[in-house]
Amino acid sequence: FFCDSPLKVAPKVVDSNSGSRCEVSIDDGLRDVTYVIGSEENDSDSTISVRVFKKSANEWVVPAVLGTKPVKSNGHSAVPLDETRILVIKSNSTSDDCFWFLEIDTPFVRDQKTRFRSEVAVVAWSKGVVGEAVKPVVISGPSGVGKGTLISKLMEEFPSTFGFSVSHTTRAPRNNEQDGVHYHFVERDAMEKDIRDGKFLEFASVHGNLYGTSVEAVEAVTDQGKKCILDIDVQGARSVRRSSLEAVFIFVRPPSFHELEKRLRSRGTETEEQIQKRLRNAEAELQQGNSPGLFDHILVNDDLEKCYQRLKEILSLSSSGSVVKNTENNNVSSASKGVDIPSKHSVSRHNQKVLIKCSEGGDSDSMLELSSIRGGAPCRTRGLKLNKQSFDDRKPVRKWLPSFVGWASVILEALLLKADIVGVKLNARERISD
Ligand SMILES: Nc1ncnc2c1ncn2[C@@H]1O[C@H](COP(=O)(O)OP(=O)(O)OP(=O)(O)O)[C@@H](O)[C@H]1O
Ligand SMILES: Nc1nc2c(ncn2[C@@H]2O[C@H](COP(=O)(O)O)[C@@H](O)[C@H]2O)c(=O)[nH]1
Repeated sequence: FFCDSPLKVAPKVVDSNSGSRCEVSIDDGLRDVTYVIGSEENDSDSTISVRVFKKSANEWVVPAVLGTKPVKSNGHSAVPLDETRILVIKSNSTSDDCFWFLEIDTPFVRDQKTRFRSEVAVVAWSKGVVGEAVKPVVISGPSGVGKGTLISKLMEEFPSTFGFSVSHTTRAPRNNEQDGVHYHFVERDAMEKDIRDGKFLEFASVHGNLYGTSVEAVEAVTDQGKKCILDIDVQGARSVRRSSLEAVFIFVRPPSFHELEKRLRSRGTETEEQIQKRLRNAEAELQQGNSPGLFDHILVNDDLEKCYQRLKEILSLSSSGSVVKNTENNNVSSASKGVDIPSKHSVSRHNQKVLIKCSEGGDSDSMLELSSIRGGAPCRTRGLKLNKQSFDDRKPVRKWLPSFVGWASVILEALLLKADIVGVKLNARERISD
């Protein structure tokens, strides 16, 4: 059981404990609470638990824990980054499952607190990913405008570039639709529970049914290094815009309302009543498509081929299939390399850097750089940079260099102190003579 008081003293080493029973306690000096991250002895849960101890009230609180929770590993350590989140490092876990952020006071957590009674503590997990990600693409527009048709063409031409975010819905499947491919067809109760547990990036009631994008639907595609495409309504696009996920937003318009109605009817998938409902909603959606700051691009789907070419231009795709201008640094492959923290390690934070020191001989130390992190709960926290340094690989000069630098700074500080004292004395003498 280890304790650290980050806001009273500079954050220092918070040790990890080996074995499946591991607890790390983070004491928040400001908020009168201690976060205990890890399992209790008889805890049968497979994920890392979180408990909160309220010091002044001398009581334990079980918080509402949102987001995808990390599965327990053979020990973990934790270090607070600031007043908003705690970095948790799992040892002996797979490389893409090592760094987790427990958010305690981020905008997402504060937003979610309003959904719960005020006295309930709320925390949220966000998985940390080394490397940048490609931005997902949100495609929105009224029902029947041709979003699905455009997306199918894109997926067919560029199968290794794009991945589709499979939404959840409570509507019944159409004849040609497959569960898990077109949608995850679910019961309303189950979907509402998952929404309460913070598993959805966005959700909305559309044409009388519940539709939603789970965090995993988007992040699993992004983890593969693919651009994730979301086909969602305008309410959903608005929610994603407000979320921590950075995306490109495209709104598709029909050439006319008459043409929209024609397409919806010719598709032949809805009853007359449903068509009328979709057309009524289309009027509102077409107006909202012009909302300032919501969509980055507007596409008119008149001639399908022309519209598709324009979509490819927006996404910087050449006709040969390669990305013409890839402004995003896609280091996804590096995310899965070189992370293997042993159970015996310690972590310490220095500004935006976290030093992970491995006590076992032969294990390399790592420096985790957090200055470029982005995203956060309910999504992944991306942009982590990891540098590994093996002690064994060091050249002899680099072994004694740190101690030399250490001694040099001690001597320098002593000299400065002396100079300071002399300066004070001189100052005093000057003032006396004045
Ligand atoms: N440019 C176009 N010209 C003529 N027909 C089109 C065009 N684009 C799509 N369509 C047709 O319009 C119908 C509706 O298209 P689609 O299913 O792709 O719409 P959608 O926007 O995905 O609808 P929903 O939001 O209800 O899923 C389909 O039958 C499709 O073949
Ligand atoms: N907000 C969300 N809207 C979604 C999602 N998945 C689909 N949709 C939108 O619903 C309508 C109707 O779709 P249909 O398949 O029943 O024709 C359409 O506009 C989709 O864009 C979602 O996850 N969230």
